[in-house]
Amino acid sequence: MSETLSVLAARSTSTISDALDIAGLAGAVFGLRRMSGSAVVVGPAFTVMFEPVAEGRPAAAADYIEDVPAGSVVVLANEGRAVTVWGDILTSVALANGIAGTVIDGYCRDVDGIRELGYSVWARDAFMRTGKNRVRMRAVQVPVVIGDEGVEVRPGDIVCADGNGVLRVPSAAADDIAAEVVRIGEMEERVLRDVRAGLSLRDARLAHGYNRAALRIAADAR
Ligand SMILES: O=C([O-])CC(=O)C(=O)O
Ligand SMILES: [Mg+2]
Repeated sequence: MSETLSVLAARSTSTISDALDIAGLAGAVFGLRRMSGSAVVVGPAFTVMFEPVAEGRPAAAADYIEDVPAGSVVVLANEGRAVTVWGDILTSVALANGIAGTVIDGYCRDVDGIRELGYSVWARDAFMRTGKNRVRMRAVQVPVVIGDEGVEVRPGDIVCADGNGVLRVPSAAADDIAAEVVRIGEMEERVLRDVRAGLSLRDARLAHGYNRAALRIAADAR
């Protein structure tokens, strides 16, 4: 894992989201939640775009999983359709191939088995009706849009996900965001240390610029 990815993986998506705010970048993916696993997942996106097929027209299950590099996060753009595009079989291959996790704008099934395997999946929810013969793979490694607010994920963008949910860091901004993440994380550690030592939260926030944190770049730029 690169230094930048390690830095992002060491802090929560809360901190990374604040860093995106400071940079004026969108990236928080609204509407997806953790379905399984407990790992913090950070890795480059491998994107898969789905499209519906006409009823009664056969369509093979999407065939891409063996092309996904180890360490990637699979991002399945199924526009929230109420059919599944991930389950325990894909999970077993993903685990064998060292894939970091899976993010679905849609649904996954076999969730009890996936939980037993400890693999990390984020989705709208669990459901059981398969996408086989209902949707088909339209393209891989193309820009996709996921979540209720429409976050674009390009192949190679950094996807970060934990118990809070999923966000995307544009690959070109990843180093700057990682530096900001370190700064915010250290500031919050100082606030926590002081309140644990008995300082009021008001004074600890003032002392460490908690409320000004998001304004720093704007102020510096003046
Ligand atoms: O049809 C699906 O959603 C995929 C599936 O069950 C699996 O990979 O086990
Ligand atoms: Mg299955």
